[in-house]
Amino acid sequence: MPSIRLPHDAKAGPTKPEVRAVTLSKLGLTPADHFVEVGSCTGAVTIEAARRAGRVTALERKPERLEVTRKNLAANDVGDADVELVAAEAPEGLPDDADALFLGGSRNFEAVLDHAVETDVDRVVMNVSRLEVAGRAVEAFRDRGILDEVAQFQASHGYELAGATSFDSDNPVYLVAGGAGDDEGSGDEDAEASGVSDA
Ligand SMILES: C[S@@+](CC[C@H](N)C(=O)[O-])C[C@H]1O[C@@H](n2cnc3c(N)ncnc32)[C@H](O)[C@@H]1O
Repeated sequence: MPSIRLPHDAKAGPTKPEVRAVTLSKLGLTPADHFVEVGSCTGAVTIEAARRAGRVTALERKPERLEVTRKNLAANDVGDADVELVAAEAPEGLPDDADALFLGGSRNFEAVLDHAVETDVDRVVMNVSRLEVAGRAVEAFRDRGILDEVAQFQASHGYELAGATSFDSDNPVYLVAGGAGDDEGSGDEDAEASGVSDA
């Protein structure tokens, strides 16, 4: 059973349920958190985050996709009072008091990470599907001393084939995670411990 409904579609989304589950577990959202999403698109992550975080701000650079976010939020009984929708291309429009930041869109991601460092965002997670962007993202997190973890994962879905079960696989996703607000949880030593050292 899907945990959310997405009756309205947009070209670039949605983030798949299995990827959302891992992403949200890394973000560790609580009612005390202000969660900010860059690139809300279908709103799939926004909806799940709104069920966990006390405050949610969702940015989307394409107005028609922000409208899809708005409609899917409404379809899941998430109202305007629960989520602030911002039509902007980050870093423009980013608030200064986020506790957790998710980059589902990668435009200007270095500047978005600079803002996260400047404003001490406690948890930062970025999802990337393209290999070259993933490499640049890992370097950008490491250069800013906020890299804790890199994971690559891929879900496969079973379907019936000749009375047995075969699988269709989704595209692999790279997840880059860290945090600017916690000195103990970032930096090269922790990166090495997480198995992401260059050595
Ligand atoms: C892969 S989609 C995100 C999918 C979304 N998490 C979902 O579940 O539907 C990336 C989205 O990020 C948006 N985007 C990319 N860079 C952005 C930026 N710097 N600021 C705001 N939106 C951005 C794109 O327009 C696109 O809609």
